Amino acid sequence: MDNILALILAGGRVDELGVLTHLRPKSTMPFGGLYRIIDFPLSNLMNSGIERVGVLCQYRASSLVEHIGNGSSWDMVGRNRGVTLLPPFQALRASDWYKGTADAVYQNIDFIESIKPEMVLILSGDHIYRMDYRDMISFHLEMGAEITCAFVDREADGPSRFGEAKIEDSHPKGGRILGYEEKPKTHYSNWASMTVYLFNTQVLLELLQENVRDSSHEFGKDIMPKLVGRRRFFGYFFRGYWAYSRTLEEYWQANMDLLGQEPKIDLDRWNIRTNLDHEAIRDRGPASFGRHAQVTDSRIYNGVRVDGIVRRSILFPGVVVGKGAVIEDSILFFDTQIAPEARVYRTITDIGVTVGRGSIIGKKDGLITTIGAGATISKDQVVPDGTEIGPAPGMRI
Ligand SMILES: Nc1ncnc2c1ncn2[C@@H]1O[C@H](COP(=O)(O)OP(=O)(O)O[C@H]2O[C@H](CO)[C@@H](O)[C@H](O)[C@H]2O)[C@@H](O)[C@H]1O
Repeated sequence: MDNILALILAGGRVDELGVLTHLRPKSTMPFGGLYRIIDFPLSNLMNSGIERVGVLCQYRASSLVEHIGNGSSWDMVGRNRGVTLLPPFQALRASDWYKGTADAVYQNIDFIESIKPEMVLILSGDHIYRMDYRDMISFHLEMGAEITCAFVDREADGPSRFGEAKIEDSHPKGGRILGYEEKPKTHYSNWASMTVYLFNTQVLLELLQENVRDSSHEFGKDIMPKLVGRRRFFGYFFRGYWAYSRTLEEYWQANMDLLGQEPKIDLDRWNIRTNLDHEAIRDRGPASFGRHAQVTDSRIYNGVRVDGIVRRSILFPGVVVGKGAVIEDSILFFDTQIAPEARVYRTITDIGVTVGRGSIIGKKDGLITTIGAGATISKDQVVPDGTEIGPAPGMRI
C-alpha cells in the first residue's frame, strides 16, 4: 500500500456538537472511555497497511497536535511512513484559511506532489466505523475507476444530510455512479456517502485545478455531482456499522453502542488504537469500587473511583462517583467529579466537570444534557434535560 497517500479531513466546525466542540474539533472528541474519534480512521489505515497520512486540520487544532504526536500509536513512524499535520499556515502553495474540504486538499497539492502517490484516499476524521480500505482499493483497480466513493445503506425520508448516489447494481461490491445529489431536499437514494473518496492522483489534481479557483470548495457539493457521466466514477457498497454522530443524540448513541451483551462496536476485534501516552490516560491506577458501589452494563477505565450506582454509562479515566450518587445512560469524560447523592441522567460531561452534592442533572428518557469542560454544578442545583452549560473560562483541552 506504499503507493497510496491518505488525507484525513479533520477541520471540523464550531457548531457541531454544541459546548463539546467549543474547544476542539469533532475529530478529537473523546469517545468510548479512552479514545478520540479520529482513532477510528487512523486505526483503519494502520489495519489496511496505509502508512503515509496527512491530517488536514484548522479549527482549534492543538488537541489534534497533542493527540497524534509523532504517529507511533498507529505504527506510523519510519522512513517511508508517518503522519503529517497540515494546518493552513503550513500549506506551501497558499496560506488561506481552508474554505472547504476540496480547498483544504487544493492548498496541499505540493504535499501530495512531494509524496508522488498513485492514489489518494480522502477520509473524514469524524466517523465511527471499521473498514478495510484494501477491499475498496482492489474494487477500484478491478473496475479501472478514476474515482471511487464508499456508500452506506441509510433509510431516509425528507431532506437528506448526506450525499446520495444512484449506483448500478452490477457487482456485489458496487458499480458505476448513475447520479449523485448532495443533501437533496427530497430523498434520492438509500446510498449515503461516507466521505471516503479514492482518487487516482492525476485525476484528483486535474479536478482540483479545474474547480477550486472558481469558488467550488466542497467535494460533496461542487465536485462529486459533476463527475457523473464524465469520469469513471464508481460507488463501493460498505455493509458494516457506521456512525455519523453529527448531533448530540447520534454521538451519545454511538457511545451506547459499546454497551450491551453484544456491542455493535467491538474495539478489540476492530483493533482500534489510541495515544496512551496522553497525561489524561497514563499513570492511572486500576479502577476501584467501594463497598456500596453498583455498576452494570458500563465501561469503566483506570483511575475511576465508584462509591455510588452506575448504569449503562461510560466513565473515562479519573472519574469519581461519590456515595449515594446515581449515574444513568451518561458519558463522563476524564476527571469528572460527581459528589455524593447527585443524580445524573442522559448527560455528557466534558473534561474536569464538578457536580455538587445532591444536584440533579438531566432526566430519564429526556433530551441529552451537556456540560462543558471545567464547569461546576453547585450543590442541590437542578439542571433540566437538554440544557447546555458552556466550558469554564480559560480551559485548554
Ligand atoms: N475546511 C476544512 N478543512 C479540513 N477539514 C474539513 C474542513 N471542512 C470540513 N472538514 C471535515 O470534512 C468532513 C466533511 O465535513 P462537512 O461539514 O463538509 O460535511 P458534512 O458532514 O455536512 O457532509 C459530508 O459528509 C457526509 C457524511 O459522510 C456526506 O454524506 C456528504 O456527502 C459530505 O459532504 C468532516 O470530517 C469535517 O471535519
